[in-house]
Amino acid sequence: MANNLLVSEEKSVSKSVQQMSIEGDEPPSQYIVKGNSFGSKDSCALIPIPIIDVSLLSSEGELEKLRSALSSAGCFQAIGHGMSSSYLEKIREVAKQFFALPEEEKQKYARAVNESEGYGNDRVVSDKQVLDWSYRLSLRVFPEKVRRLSLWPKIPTDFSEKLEEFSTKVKSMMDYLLRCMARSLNLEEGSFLDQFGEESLMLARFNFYPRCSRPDLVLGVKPHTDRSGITVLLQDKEVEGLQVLIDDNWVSVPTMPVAFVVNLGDQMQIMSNGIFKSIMHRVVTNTEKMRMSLAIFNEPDPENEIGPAQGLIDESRPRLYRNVKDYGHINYRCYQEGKIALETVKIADNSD
Ligand SMILES: O=C(O)CCC(=O)C(=O)O
Ligand SMILES: [Fe+2]
Repeated sequence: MANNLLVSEEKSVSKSVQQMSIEGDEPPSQYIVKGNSFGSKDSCALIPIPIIDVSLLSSEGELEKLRSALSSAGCFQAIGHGMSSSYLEKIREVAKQFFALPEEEKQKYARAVNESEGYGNDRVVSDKQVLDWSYRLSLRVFPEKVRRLSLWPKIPTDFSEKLEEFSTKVKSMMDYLLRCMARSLNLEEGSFLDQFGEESLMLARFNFYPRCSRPDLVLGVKPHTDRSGITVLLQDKEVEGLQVLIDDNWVSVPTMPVAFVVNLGDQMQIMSNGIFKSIMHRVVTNTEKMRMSLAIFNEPDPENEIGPAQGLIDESRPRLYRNVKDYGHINYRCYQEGKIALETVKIADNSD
């Protein structure tokens, strides 16, 4: 990518998305996705998003549904996970209470320049970057020793307690899902989970999408795949926005108040030797209502070398990816350079 400038210094934006939303501004050109129009007409309602009941994953039938969902769509809605809808509502409530605080209070947790943790807008790394119509609060949760508690909101007062408790529950569900994913491919239970290691990472990202006057021109989040192993997403209870790319169709993921959306990320595509698909997704905006979501990402310990599980490599299915360490870093560099991270770790001879 000859024309792509690598910039180490982060750029600042002149006016925040929150401010523009409140004042009903026309989005400035940096936010406009050129050559596209995101009408509801280009989202397909006919392709259903698979639904998996986590409590049934000890049965062969549900396990087969899981394998099929991850190898075709790369995502599913998880029900039967043991967390009640009133509990999930409390988590959404805490997030909304934080975002509803005066800007001055939220700025106490502002993301520092060139860092990824804290409260604020998307990191702007290039002049060519199309900006997302969103603002977020990103916090590292596990391992515990990497937490930066000075960035964890003090208001609402139960924010930290709720985040700690919720992410612990999500972590154990993720670990269970990783074991089930291995079983669904006839592998040893630990084939994926063990690659994450004792010091696996977990990041919580609270996304907030204010109303936008031009949802046809602007995205809440540009199309991307997650760099994670897997992502567990608590969607807004009623406002839709997430769309996933299935068979070249952008499919809206319906809101299901008691379900989590589980997205397969790049690192599980690597570990499954390309059998499971890291799902391309984006978020559209709307003129009527703001939307929130809470995404929890898990990642292997960056010190660990990860790679395709041995049991998934044979003559009919050669190794598709090389072993990698710290994929998060590779992913970030690729993002800056406009490259697709997964392509850079693919073994060239096997590319079809
Ligand atoms: O808000 C959403 O539904 C998705 C957010 C997302 O894709 C992300 O945070 O990586
Ligand atoms: Fe994502």
